[in-house]
Amino acid sequence: MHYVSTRGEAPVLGFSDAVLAGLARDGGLYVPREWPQFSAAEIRAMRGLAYPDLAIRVLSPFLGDEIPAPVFERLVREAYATFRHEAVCPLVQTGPNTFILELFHGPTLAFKDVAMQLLARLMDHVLAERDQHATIVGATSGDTGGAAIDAFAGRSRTDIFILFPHGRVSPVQQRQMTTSTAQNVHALAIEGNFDDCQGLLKDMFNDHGFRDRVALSGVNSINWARIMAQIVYYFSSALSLGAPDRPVSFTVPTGNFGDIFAGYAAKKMGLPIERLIIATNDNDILARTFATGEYRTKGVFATTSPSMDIQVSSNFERLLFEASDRDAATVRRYMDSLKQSGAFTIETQQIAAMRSEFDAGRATMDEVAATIRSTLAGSNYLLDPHTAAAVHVAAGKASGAVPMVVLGTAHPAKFPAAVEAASGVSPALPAWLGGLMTSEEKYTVLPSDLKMVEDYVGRRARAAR
Ligand SMILES: Cc1ncc(COP(=O)(O)O)c(C=O)c1O
Ligand SMILES: N[C@@H](CCOP(=O)(O)O)C(=O)O
Repeated sequence: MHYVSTRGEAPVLGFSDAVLAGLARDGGLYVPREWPQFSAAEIRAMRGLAYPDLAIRVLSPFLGDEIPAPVFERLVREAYATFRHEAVCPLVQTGPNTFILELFHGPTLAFKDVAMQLLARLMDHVLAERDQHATIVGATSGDTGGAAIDAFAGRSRTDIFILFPHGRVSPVQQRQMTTSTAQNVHALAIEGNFDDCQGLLKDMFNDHGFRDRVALSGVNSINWARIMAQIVYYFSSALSLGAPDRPVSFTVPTGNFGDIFAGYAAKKMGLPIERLIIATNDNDILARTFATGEYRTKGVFATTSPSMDIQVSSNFERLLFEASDRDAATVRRYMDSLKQSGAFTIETQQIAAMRSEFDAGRATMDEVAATIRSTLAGSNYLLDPHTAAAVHVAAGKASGAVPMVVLGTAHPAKFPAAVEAASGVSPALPAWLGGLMTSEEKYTVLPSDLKMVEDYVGRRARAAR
């Protein structure tokens, strides 16, 4: 399997190089040159597989022959052994034909663990094979950072630097990033919002001198392996609801568009998905884009679902590439316009193609709170605010006949203040995370300044030449 950049001007890479590259050297994102295909019979034969076995079956075609099958199988089994639910990603029924896919049973209580636990093991394996070291820089609005730190802490071949928006993540999220005692972990509180953090990250990748000097790698969803690993739970949930003989729809709380793009990939691979519904919070750029055809950034609002407080939605670029029939010149034109004027208008045929697969809606903070309350009262189920945004949007889009699966992306205990304010119930952290809120924190506050952040990373990265 080979990987091509959405901007068409970076080298075509094999799987291992794509995993280490993160962002492509032309600023684009890697995608597989073609989508692996499963027939209905092959999908039917996946029924009843345990989650790790399903992951091996679904993901193997993406690897080509670069990682020996027994090694990959071991890495997958180790990754999902860190989850505290036997099913790894269980499906819970909350209404006659509505379900929550619980993706928060990993070490940091958010869906990011599903991909990050596998990615860390894959990277470690590739680096060990090549006897190399890497510097990982990641940007987070709260959950990716904690998941990455958990997955990479103590690994000898990587140093990890996580940029989070100072004062804009929940206390639990912050402590998951700032209480690690591992020598290779560095938490940086950036004076700005998530888009500033992600902008700095992309600027570091596009500064080729710096990138090569520190052997820069990325673990955000710009890294293809993140999206790849997330494809599996679309298969696991659809299979348990009757796929491939029965279609399923998904509603996905969306920020950087990675999670829902994994659903799109699952559909391209043959999974019968009826609708993919994008749910945003008040930062509704994607909902507005689907309504108007124009992608236009405006300021980021701080909400009760902080991980979705995003305006520049990285993985949307992957969808633009697909919707333009993989025309990299069109993607480059859109991205240039975004850089210059903060907006671009999607061609009529392309937005029509997107609308044929996706739908979009938004939930205000009041709607999120009301949904947390009503779901607790009606289904005795306590939602986190991100999942609640999606439950609200799904309620307006469900068709009745087709099962609707909402992706449950975080445990409510990560956002106790918002959940308690909405419902009166204060969700407790699981006992195994009990020491988190009293452990000592260690982090550095930096301005949103490329040179200062590069200096900080460059001085501490062991891979720096
Ligand atoms: C809890 C939670 N829900 C939803 C999202 C949105 O996911 P994505 O960025 O893949 O669209 C995020 C972060 O991105 C998150 O942390
Ligand atoms: N919501 C995310 C934002 C970054 O996500 P990624 O999926 O692009 O890595 C977070 O929690 O950090």
